[in-house]
Amino acid sequence: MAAGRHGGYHDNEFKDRESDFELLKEDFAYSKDQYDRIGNGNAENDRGQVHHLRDSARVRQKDIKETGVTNGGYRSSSSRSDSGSSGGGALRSRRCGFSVRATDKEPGELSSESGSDDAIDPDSHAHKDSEVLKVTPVEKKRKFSPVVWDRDDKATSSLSKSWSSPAAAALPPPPPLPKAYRQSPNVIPDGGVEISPVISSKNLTLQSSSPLKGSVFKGSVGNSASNSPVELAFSLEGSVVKVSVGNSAPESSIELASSPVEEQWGNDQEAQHIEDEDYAPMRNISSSRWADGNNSPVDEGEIVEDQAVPKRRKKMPHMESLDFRVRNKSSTPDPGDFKREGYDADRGRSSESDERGTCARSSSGDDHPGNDSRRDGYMEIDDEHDNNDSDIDPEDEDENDSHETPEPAGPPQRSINMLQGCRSVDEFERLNKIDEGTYGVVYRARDKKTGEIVALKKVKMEKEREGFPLTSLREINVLLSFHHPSIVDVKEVVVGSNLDSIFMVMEYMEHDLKGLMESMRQPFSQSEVKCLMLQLLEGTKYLHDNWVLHRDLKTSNLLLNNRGELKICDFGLARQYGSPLKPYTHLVVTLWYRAPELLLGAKQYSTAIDMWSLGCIMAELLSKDPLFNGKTEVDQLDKIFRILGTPNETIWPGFSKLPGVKVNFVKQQYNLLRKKFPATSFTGSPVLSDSGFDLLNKLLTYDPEKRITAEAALNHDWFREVPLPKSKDFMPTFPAQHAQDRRLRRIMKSPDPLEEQRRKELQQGELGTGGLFG
Ligand SMILES: Nc1ncnc2c1ncn2[C@@H]1O[C@H](COP(=O)(O)OP(=O)(O)OP(=O)(O)O)[C@@H](O)[C@H]1O
Repeated sequence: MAAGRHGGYHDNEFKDRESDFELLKEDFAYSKDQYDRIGNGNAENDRGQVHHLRDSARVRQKDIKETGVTNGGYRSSSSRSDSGSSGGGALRSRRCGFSVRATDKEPGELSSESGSDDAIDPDSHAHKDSEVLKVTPVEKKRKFSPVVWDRDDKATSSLSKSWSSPAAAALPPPPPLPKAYRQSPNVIPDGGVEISPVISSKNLTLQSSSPLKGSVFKGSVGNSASNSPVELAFSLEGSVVKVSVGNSAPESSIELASSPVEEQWGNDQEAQHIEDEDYAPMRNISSSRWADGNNSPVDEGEIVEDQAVPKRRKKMPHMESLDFRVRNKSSTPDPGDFKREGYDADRGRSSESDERGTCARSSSGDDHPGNDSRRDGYMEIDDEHDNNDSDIDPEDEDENDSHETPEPAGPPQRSINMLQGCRSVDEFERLNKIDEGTYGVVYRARDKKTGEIVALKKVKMEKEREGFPLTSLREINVLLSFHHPSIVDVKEVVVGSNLDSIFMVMEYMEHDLKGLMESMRQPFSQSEVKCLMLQLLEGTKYLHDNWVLHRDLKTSNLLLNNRGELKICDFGLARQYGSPLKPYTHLVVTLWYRAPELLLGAKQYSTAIDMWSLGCIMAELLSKDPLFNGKTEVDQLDKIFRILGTPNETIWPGFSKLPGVKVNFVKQQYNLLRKKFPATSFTGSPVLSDSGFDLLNKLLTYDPEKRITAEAALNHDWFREVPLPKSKDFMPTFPAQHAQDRRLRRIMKSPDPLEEQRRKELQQGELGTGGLFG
């Protein structure tokens, strides 16, 4: 039944859909003043922290998205009770991610099984008179460390400048490392291991390429009598160092107790803040209900036993490589040109945005050629790298390029208690799986302590053999840094007992717009669309003001709760703009919402790509159907051209030079958009006033230079004319769709950018071949 399906919407609220004329724009929960207040944080401190989080990681390009629009029809379920707890309560201080519990580090971790057995020249390291056993790595690698909090680390400190998260300012200084990260006094911080106890009358010298790589080190025994090196193997078993001496040595095996891991990378004062819980035995993720992806119902009484720490832990290639990446980066600074470029571009943009805003108000869509102003802050796609199938994601490389960061327009205030380590995911009770996206599985869960219902997004690591997923790092970075009513709130990051189990704890939202619309009988009304669009624009403006492109705005990434609040989620493709981009990057934005400049292979893009997506979303909210649902990039362009007319040099200067224009597209002279959204309709077509159509037209303007900005769109007359935007309080409510397993509900799918990439990889056998036109 419709009423049931829509949670009372039809009975009570549908009649009022267009009748809320008396509601003022001020009804919205957050005003511009509030915005400004949010934006008045201290940006500087935070920045470094966020940057540490991101740049300390050795990451690889995330494996490819499998699905785009993941929403299906909803399952009716009474879960409004959840809404009360979804972000309604006072938020706890966020906890910073990735501090590692002591139990995450195993005895014997100083060496792992994945190491290299690089040849060692025993002679060169023999010290006749010394009884010191030294292991000096050739490659300096730290033990696994997803986040390098050490502020003195030159690599990270220089890199930290390149991250311009505005929120970074509010973050406190780096937390002390939990004991898991501390090193023995005998462990040289940058990777060398020095073990000094006397172990025999022989002089021993050991060398390894890396203590991280390889539990067995080769070395030599300088026999005082013969001084002939003897083959020697050295391994760390738990807290015991085992030394096996080769054939001729009298001691075939020497056991040497190594010092427990005590010293922190940070300073001693910070170490005092380490909580005891860092030493608590960790539950084993593999035995907890979070370990697998199944959706078995939760047994309330189920107790996950604490498990003794296994003697030898699984190696942690992700974390190992994370830190290695940072170190590599430090040796390749190339900030010069980039710094200037980014800075100038950024500066230019601010002054220009006003200009565009004014222009936008007086112009309509593509009918206004001649705007010569250049949109700054564009991303540059470096063709030279298009065929570079390197291990290192070029985007990630960019991020580590130090460059002057623009002054954020509105640094959010953030309260993060970084002195606390990550909690265990076992402090949450799993209720059901919400959805499984490309980057992670999203669960509905209850905080056992507070009873709060949250969404837990588990970072998918299965395919990540050599690094923490870049997409997840980006998402965690952005979401931990940003705080805005229209951006989903990440409260903290929790970990499983394996460091490759990482969860983002988010406020729970009952719906996403995609799934919701698929379940609705009729589309949102104009006043409701205005309410949603205003919130969406506020969130987008906030991102753009803070130099972040979302790059994957689509209805399934817009969450809605039963308080009428819309929040943008899924920041896996988000990134700072104003920096050059390299391969893959035109494969951003799910196909249906992808801007024509991306589809046509433009080498530069900026905030306008998100604005195009907003145009597609606005149309979809009004009609309940995706506006351009192409199956391939060519089909997508074809669909766009058939509705909006084929662009030309007049309405889009530079169009004819775009690589994709070579393709023989349909020649369609007229813009037929108005037919889809008439002012009045007797056929059930979604109606849109002149003013509303003007906004839609400006969002779907071909020329990205002329496309309306979020700021200008927020000031558009459409939001001031009747029907006025519905207040969030009066937005219809719906049965929570996320209380059910959403896998059953996937109905419509938009080709996903990373899915495309995977397909192309399969077809072409290599990455980064330039998308449609590469
Ligand atoms: N905080 C949340 N509350 C409720 N549901 C959520 C929340 N975050 C995400 N979801 C649901 O999970 C889905 C997938 O989340 P998300 O898009 O973040 O994951 P993803 O792996 O990046 O997915 P995709 O492959 O679609 O990009 C969303 O479409 C939404 O339905």
